[in-house]
Amino acid sequence: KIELQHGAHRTGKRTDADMQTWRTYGLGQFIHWGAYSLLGGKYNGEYYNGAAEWIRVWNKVPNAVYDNLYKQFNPQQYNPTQWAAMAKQMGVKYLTFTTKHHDGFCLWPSKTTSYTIAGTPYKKDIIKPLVEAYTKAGIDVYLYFSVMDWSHPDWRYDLKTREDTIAFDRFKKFTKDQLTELLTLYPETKGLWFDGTWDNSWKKSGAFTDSLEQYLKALRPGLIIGSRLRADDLGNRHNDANGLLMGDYEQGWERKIPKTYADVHGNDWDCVMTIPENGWGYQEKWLGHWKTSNELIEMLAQCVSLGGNLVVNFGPKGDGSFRPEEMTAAKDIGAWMKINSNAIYNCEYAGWEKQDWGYYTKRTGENKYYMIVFNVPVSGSLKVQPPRNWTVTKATLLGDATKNISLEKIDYGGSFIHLPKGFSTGKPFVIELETQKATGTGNEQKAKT
Ligand SMILES: C[C@@H]1N[C@@H](C(=O)NCc2ccccc2)[C@H](O)[C@@H]1O
Repeated sequence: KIELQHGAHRTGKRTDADMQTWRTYGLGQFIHWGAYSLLGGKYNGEYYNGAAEWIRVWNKVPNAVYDNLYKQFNPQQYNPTQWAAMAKQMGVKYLTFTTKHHDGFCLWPSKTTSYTIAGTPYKKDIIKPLVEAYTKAGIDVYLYFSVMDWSHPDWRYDLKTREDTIAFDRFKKFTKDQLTELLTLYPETKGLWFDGTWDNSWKKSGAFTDSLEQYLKALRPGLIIGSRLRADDLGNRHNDANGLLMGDYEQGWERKIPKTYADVHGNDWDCVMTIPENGWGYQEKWLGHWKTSNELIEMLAQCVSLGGNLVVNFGPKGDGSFRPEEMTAAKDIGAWMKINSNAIYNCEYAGWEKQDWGYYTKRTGENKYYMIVFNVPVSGSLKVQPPRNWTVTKATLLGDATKNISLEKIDYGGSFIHLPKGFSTGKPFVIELETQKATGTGNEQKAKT
């Protein structure tokens, strides 16, 4: 064990009520919105392959042009009530929203810089009405905040000279002041989602990241902060030098999903996912493959089956409207959740032997299991193999209880679930399983008689 002043201060999961709620979410929405949304990944008629919110660094947009884009930010179609209604219909339980991305443009009227929404034709605070609309719709709000800030003269990628350190100390104070504003202005928010913390300057600031996290949690008891904020004494991020997670949940799953439960290391975690291959801000032309609604539903099932949440990203246009592909995804996922959300909300890792037909989830605190089925075998029979001494006592198809599926017991408490001939819904479906522990191995009976 390596002695650390600024490593993890907790082993194991957080067990308080706020974190227990976070664990029940299953499905979240990410929204990336900012100055980059005005360009949509295009400049002078040319598209750029990289993520649209990084267009400023593709060196094709002069900094002076990019850094003045905000003077055109005037989203007349911005309607946070409508945004919240779309999210509600989709079935999301939490929202993560970009208050400031790497470019430094603040969507709240910060007093720490002039590069804010107050300096735009729109003028008004974007975040307050959004927090109010989502909170009213019963969706918890988390605030995304990029530490890296390309617009700030004191930002440093590394600390090589004394001047670097003096400048970066000013930058740290600026960062703390901005975060204090966010927690003070938006007290209903539940957590902070940090990004842009991978550079050496931050890795060398372990002590500051530790004191900052403690300061923020003192300011807002119960605040939820993932593993992207901290660095330990030696510059390790996410896990400290002893392999312990620094943060309330593992925040490394960006556009990737753990393969097995072992990959999760007993942590809480969520996966943030783009609908196109890459790109978080509005991109006029989606390059490559966009995930279909069924692919997104399968990612949701995968995440919840391994004890995590899936957060699907939306990139509204500069005018505040959503592109049709994103509205379709929200509608399709919402329609699926309307029938099957019992397999997603309040669910956790089941620990049963995975089968080819799909994923298991388990209802927290109950002996109720769910089969989320994506692949029906040619036999039309789905094998279920609970752990020894457990048997399946009932199987019900969610949403269509009329479809008579039959349960056949096989060896060691296993079962086959036979689907009706020619059964197909053309989309993933869920079977709810009731289970009970076998009373004994049967030897007791022999002894009694
Ligand atoms: C949530 C996303 N994070 C930003 C990003 O730069 N990701 C790329 C990245 C991911 C992991 C380590 C370094 C860099 C993207 O712009 C999005 O905001």
